[in-house]
Amino acid sequence: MTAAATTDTGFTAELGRANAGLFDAFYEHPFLAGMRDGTLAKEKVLHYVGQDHQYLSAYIRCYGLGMAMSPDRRWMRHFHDSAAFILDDETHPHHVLCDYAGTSYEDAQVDRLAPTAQAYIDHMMAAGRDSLGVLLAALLPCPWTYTWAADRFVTEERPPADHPLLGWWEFYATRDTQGVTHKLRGLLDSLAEDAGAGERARMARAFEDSCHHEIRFWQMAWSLETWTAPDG
Ligand SMILES: Cc1ncc(CO)c(N)n1
Repeated sequence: MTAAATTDTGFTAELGRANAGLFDAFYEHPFLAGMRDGTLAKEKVLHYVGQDHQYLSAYIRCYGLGMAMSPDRRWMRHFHDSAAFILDDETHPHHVLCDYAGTSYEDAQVDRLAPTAQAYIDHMMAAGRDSLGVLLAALLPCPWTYTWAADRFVTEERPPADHPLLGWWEFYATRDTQGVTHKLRGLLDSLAEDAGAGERARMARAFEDSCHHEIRFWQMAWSLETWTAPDG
């Protein structure tokens, strides 16, 4: 299952095809493989939850940047609804992970970003000082990689009802969450149609970089990354 079929048209379909290798690397990363077979170490899961809570807060701030650049109320509605989705609904998958790890959501919180999470956030924020199109391009891999991976896993492997992380997978596979990706792709496709070649190139770069950041985010949690200097 690829992120964009060869027959799909539009700017984001091109991005999906151009970055198919990164989507696969995202799917194959040992962190996500451990989420699939339910063997992922609890400390890695908790590292992820602490960082991801902060990451999603930054993502909401990026919607605030988008709100400030919104040309009309249709766009404002989009950022408003999307921020509400993260605030109200996307805490659910974090709770699933905390239950798996046997910890409360409160206890999973951290007050310091790890280098990789910080880098991803800085990348998104910088995109928000370029243009609405570049911002959306930097924001799209976040929902797209997760909803694509969840759809693929649930469709191909049909996890059993007693899978310990089923609630996490189902959240990202559900129609509502798939709709987040769909909506964002449609908005970015329409912006790309009106953008010049230079801006489209910056959009493509911002998208690709975010795909890399997504893979690195798994690696951050997998390696329990901190700011500690190497020995020696
Ligand atoms: C780092 C990261 N990427 C994507 C998602 C999906 O929203 C998430 N929660 N965290």
